[in-house]
Parts: sequence; structure tokens; C-alpha cells
Amino acid sequence: MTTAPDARTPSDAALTDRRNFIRFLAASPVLTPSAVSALVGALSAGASSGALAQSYDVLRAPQQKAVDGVITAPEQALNVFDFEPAAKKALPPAHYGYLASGVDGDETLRLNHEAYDDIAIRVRRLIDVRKIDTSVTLFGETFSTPIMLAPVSSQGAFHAEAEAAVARAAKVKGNNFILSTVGSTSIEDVIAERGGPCWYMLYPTDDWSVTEALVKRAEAAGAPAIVLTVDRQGGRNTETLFRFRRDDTRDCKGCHAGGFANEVSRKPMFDDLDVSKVTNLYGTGMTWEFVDRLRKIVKGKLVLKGIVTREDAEIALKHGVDAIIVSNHGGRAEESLEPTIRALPEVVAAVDGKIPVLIDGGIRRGTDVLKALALGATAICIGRPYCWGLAAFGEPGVAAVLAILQREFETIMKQVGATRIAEITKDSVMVRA
Ligand SMILES: Cc1cc2nc3c(=O)[nH]c(=O)nc-3n(C[C@H](O)[C@H](O)[C@H](O)COP(=O)(O)O)c2cc1C
Ligand SMILES: CCCCC(=O)C(=O)O
Repeated sequence: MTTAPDARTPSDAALTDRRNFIRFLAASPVLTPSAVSALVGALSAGASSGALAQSYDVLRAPQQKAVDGVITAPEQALNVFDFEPAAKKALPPAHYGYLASGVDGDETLRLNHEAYDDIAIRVRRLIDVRKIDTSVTLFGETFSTPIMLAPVSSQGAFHAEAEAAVARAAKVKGNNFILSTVGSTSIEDVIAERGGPCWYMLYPTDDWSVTEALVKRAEAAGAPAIVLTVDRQGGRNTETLFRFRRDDTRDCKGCHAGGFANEVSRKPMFDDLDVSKVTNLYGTGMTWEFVDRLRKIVKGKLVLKGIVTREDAEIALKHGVDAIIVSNHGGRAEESLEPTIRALPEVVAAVDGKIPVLIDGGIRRGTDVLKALALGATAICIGRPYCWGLAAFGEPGVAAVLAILQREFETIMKQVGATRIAEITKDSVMVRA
């Protein structure tokens, strides 16, 4: 028997020699540490060589496929990036293109993440961080983590269980969830699956009676916050989307094809509404007067999503907004080349602690979460990463993405010596010139 690590089933000789077998397993590039201990345990318990060989094959199978490049089970993932190729493999090209696309050549989308590389973390030593608390309180509700789920439309394009699977994973992991107006699932169903409230993201429409009905329905279902997205003016030019669509003849009308009629077709939030006067969900000519009008009917909290400048943050305060999400729609609103993490400090300065400021765009690592909090965000949202998990593996995929990010975040939180979120401060980071 050779002890050289390879993917073959161990020979009978290896199975009869306990020491050789353990070395063989430990050196295996295709077994996880837990698979190794399961096999060693079976060996110690006196399993037959046939049974061991069989278990070995079962345990190495998924890992073997992962070695080929794309993960085939959520537990194989080392980081959230591992889910993207798996999602791409699972989805029809047009659906993947919809998820992946930004605007024009995706420069803002790319910079949203890359800009985090310009920020270094200042770690601290000799602080007891064996026990840490990552909870945040927003609008009176305490969440066990500052990692929240951004509104993403049409999740039926990614998985049959759509937002219901996401809501269940968010419930288990304690993450806040924001449902899109053009989600594939109703707010009542999402709240039932989550076993608790979610926030509701509003695309206003250009018919006030429809807008008002959407808000009333969301609040009646139990949404404590209405998130008005203000960053889209209409259609957008995205080369990625068009490239993928060109390669796919599938009809996407049921999930995410453009144009108002398609956007609301089979979108449960529009069930029972007369949408005959609506022509648009964005590009509605919305101004601050609309915010005032909405403010008057929203009983709970009103959040603006898509603010990226100090000027607009100051105006938002004057209009009685309860929180801001610094966002460029994940690089899907405009090719501005301004990553959100660089816009965050000026918005935080303008708001001056009067209301919470959240951020999304390009957050892919626990270190990104920490950097955003250090620069003044109260919480952060992720968009595409949880959809990669959803597309690839459904609810367990979303849960794995959330668990990985949380684990990475806790690790770096300990390294900066923070035992609670409030202990993550501007001194936790250093922005490179
Ligand atoms: C496929 C897709 C659909 C989206 N749909 C919405 C939406 O309906 N409403 C909204 O406010 N933002 C929407 N967004 C933007 C997200 O809420 C969020 O701002 C963005 O995804 C964050 O960036 P990230 O994907 O890099 O994490 C969407 C994003 C994606 C990728
Ligand atoms: C179909 C409605 C647009 C959803 C959206 O906000 C996005 O695709 O980014």
C-alpha cells in the first residue's frame, strides 16, 4: 500500500493496517477533516474493510467533484465566492445574466467590492474576546447580526422556493430580510416562513392608489419599515445581461423580463390590484415631494435606499426619513465608478448620528462587514451572494452563505479586539491614500 494521497479507494492492505489507513486518509486531498474523523471512528469501532471502502467512496464523492472546480454541496464552500460558479452552473444563462449584471461594462459593480482592498484593518492584541456579541438593534428590534439581506427581485428565477427559502434561512441565522416589491413571494408568505417581520422595499409605481395599497398591505402584514428605492431612473444598459440573454432562448416573462407588464406579471404583491393606470415602477419622476407624501401614510419607519452623497443625506434628514441605505443598487443603477464604501463616510458625516446608515454593494467577506461598520454603518446588506447560495442549493445554500460570512466576521471582530459591535470604531481601520 502506498501512502501517497490520491483519490482512489484504499487497497485492502491499507484497510488492514490501521496506521497506514489513517495516514492515507489524513493526506487525502478529497476528504474534509470531518470525513476523515468519521472514517477513523469507523475503523476504531472495528468496521469491516468492505464497509470502510464503501464509506470512503460516499464521503469523498462530493469533495471529489469540488476538486473539479465547482462545489456540489454547500458544506464544501470555503467562502461565499465558491457559490457563484455553482449558481452559474445551476441556472439558465439568462437568469444567471440577470443576477450577475451591473450597468454598461460592470465597472461600478467590480469596484464596489475591490474598494474594500483600499482599507486596512488595525488589529489589537491582548484583549479577552472569547465571548463576543454581534447583535444590533434597529428601530427597536434586536438582530443577532448586522448582516442583512438586501431586496432582490424575482427570486423565482433562481430557485423554485424563491424568497420562502431565503426567509427560512434568515430566520435560522437571525438575519433581517428586506422583501422586494417585485419579489416572487408575497409579504404574508415571507413573514410566515420567517416567523417574524421583514422590511418591505417599495418601487412606488406612477399610480398613487397602487402605491398606497402596496404600503398598506405590507404594513398590515407586519412590516415595521418601508424601504423606498430611489436610485433607478428606468431601463439600464448592461452588457452582461444582454450577452447572457442572447445565448438563451428561455422565456423569462414569469420572473424578470423587463417592461412593467412583465415585472408585475405573476408578482404576488400586485394580485388583486388594478394596475391598468400604472406605466412604470421607476422612472416615475419621483421627487422629494413624493417622499413627503409617502412619509404621511407610512405608519412605521421610512428608509431611503440608494442615497450616496452628503447633499441628499442632508435633504433626507429634513424630510423625516428614519434611515438611509447607501447603495448604488449593486452597480446596477449607473456606471458612476463610485463604490459605496467610498460614499459611506460623507453620508455618515452628513447624518451625524441622527439616523442609522446602512450600506450594501460588494460585501463578500467578514472583513468587508467590519470595514463598513468601522466607517460608520449600523448594519450592512448583501444581495448577490445569498442568491448564489439560493440558486445553487436552495435554503441550505443561503444558510451556508450567511454562516460563512458570520464566521468570517466574528473572526475579524475578535482580531480587532471588539467584544460588541459598538467597539468597532473608526480606529479599527485605516483607509489607504
Ligand atoms: C438580481 C438583482 C435584483 C435586484 N432587485 C432589487 C429590487 O427589486 N429592489 C432594490 O431596491 N434593489 C434590488 N437590487 C439591488 C440590491 O438590493 C442591492 O442593492 C445589491 O444587490 C447589493 O449589492 P451586492 O449584490 O454586490 O451585494 C437587486 C440586485 C440584484 C443583483
Ligand atoms: C424587475 C424590476 C427591477 C428589479 C431590480 O431592481 C433590479 O433588477 O435591479
